[in-house]
Amino acid sequence: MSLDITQAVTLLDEHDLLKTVTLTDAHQQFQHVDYNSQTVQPDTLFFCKGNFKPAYLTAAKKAGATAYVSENRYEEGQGMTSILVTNIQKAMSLLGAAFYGFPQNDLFIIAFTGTKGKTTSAYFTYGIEQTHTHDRVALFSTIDRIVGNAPEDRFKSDLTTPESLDLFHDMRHAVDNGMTHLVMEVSSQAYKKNRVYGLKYDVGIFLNISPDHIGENEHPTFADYLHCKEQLLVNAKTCIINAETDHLADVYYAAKTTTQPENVYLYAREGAKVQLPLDLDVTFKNTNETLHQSEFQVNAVSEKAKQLAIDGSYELHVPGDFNESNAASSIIASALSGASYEDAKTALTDVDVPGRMEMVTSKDHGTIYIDYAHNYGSLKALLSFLRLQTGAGRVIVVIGSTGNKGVSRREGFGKALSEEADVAILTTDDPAYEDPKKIAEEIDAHIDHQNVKVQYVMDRKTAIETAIKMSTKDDIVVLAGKGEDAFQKVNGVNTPYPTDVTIAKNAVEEL
Ligand SMILES: CC(=O)N[C@H]1[C@@H](OP(=O)(O)OP(=O)(O)OC[C@H]2O[C@@H](n3ccc(=O)[nH]c3=O)[C@H](O)[C@@H]2O)O[C@H](CO)[C@@H](O)[C@@H]1O[C@H](C)C(=O)N[C@@H](C)C(=O)N[C@H](CCC(=O)O)C(=O)O
Ligand SMILES: Nc1ncnc2c1ncn2[C@@H]1O[C@H](COP(=O)(O)OP(=O)(O)OP(=O)(O)O)[C@@H](O)[C@H]1O
Repeated sequence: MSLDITQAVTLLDEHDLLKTVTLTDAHQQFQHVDYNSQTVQPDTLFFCKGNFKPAYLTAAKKAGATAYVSENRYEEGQGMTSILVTNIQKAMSLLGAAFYGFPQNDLFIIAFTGTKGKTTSAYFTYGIEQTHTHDRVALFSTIDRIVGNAPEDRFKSDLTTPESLDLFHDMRHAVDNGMTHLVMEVSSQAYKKNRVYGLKYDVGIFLNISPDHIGENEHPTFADYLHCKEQLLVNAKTCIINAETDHLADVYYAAKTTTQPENVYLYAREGAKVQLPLDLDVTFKNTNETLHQSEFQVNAVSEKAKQLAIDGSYELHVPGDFNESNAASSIIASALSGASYEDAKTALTDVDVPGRMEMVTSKDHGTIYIDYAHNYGSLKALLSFLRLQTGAGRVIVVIGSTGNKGVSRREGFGKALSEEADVAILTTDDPAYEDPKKIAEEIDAHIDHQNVKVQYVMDRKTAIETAIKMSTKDDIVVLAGKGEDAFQKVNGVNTPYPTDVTIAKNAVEEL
């Protein structure tokens, strides 16, 4: 891969991003692009972005960077080509795509956004596309990034949506590995930080929106959060929208700014209340639901949806009524890429999602669910589903809340627990620089003690063991918030943690 200076400058100019260029060599050719001085190699085009310190440029130059792109000129860049731009994040995304040879042009891209369900729907779709494409599909998710079928092509993600240079690097890798399709999650931060600037999707899916990720380092307001999420639809050739979402009018009109209505698909549960007088394209309804699986029926209503040939019954072994909605979006999205009803039906029956509705059973105690629910909306959806299924038993929840971020979640947890739980065991979940006991007290302040018995067990492993031991056969034990997370973030350090699933399995064995 390479990029020459003329191509770089022309591209930036075409996008109105260029301020000035000071060249050291009119025929400069870059063999690498990088935004981290610690990994710079000779002939690198270096990007100065974010909380940048001039010393990083000194280090980059020393390591062999020959040019830098920045919003500001730096003395430390003397002797290097400088490309000054109006927006460094946009410039980096454009030049990243160019450096890696626009790999997006060789991929059918299905992209999900939403407050809840992105990872789950992405895994469902990935499963369907594996069947449809015979394993020529990549996945960029919060959990894993998969760029091929060899073990080394599968790694843990750092961000839901990678930084632009990493994104295009991994896309290139996927294309070179023979991948033809990509399923990806797009976070609102990715738009806020222009990590996906210039990227178009073949299919963009909007799942839902509720207040989240609003705070100092994320979005200043809900309006900003919604605006960023809507950009996915603005950049999609075909849009799929969950018609049950809040703010449907805003979302639908955002899609229509760049997409004709005939390329917008609306889906909802049969009989659901839809906020706008819009015709639905696809409906779904549950036909049989248990704690372990659900069966549901999908019906194409509009003429264009009928062309997709997705009508029929489906089975999911990832329980939760919200997962039927997630699956409906995946079925429509993959059908638009050419997948058949059989592809979707077969894949959905087998698919599972790490840390989402994972189940551990015990002989004489309650069934244990490990789930990543970590805000009011997801905890409420999870607990109300389980509550409906429990019958006589209790809902016992082990939960903490993260430190130094998502502070409003604490009130939400208190509310959801009051509405749906019988016992809450408050514990530790990524406390960062805060005292986990104080966080637990904040959750507790919003719990209705008439409805919920509360215990504090700050060691998460002991909390899980306590919950399992106290449960009887009819009870359900919910380990919320961490999914398959193998770390506790404490005082800036990722402290290894055996995972909720492992602790639960060991606890059951020792009963
Ligand atoms: C607020 C925010 O979005 N920050 C992201 C951003 O940070 P930044 O650009 O300020 O970079 P920085 O790490 O402060 O460092 C500044 C620059 O100096 C460079 N550097 C640094 C040290 C050095 O020795 N040499 C050097 O060159 C760094 O490589 C960087 O380019 O770019 C970094 C990658 O380049 C990200 O890791 C970082 O994400 C932070 C840590 C993060 O976790 N963000 C969360 C909020 C996020 O984006 N989450 C969403 C999911 C949530 C959602 O659903 O919305 C996600 O997509 O994951
Ligand atoms: N459609 C949905 N509506 C409400 N809650 C959901 C939905 N789908 C999943 N959930 C709940 O939210 C949790 C997180 O789901 P998932 O990881 O798929 O969402 P996400 O959008 O990727 O979340 P995040 O942005 O927090 O990583 C699940 O464990 C489940 O409890």
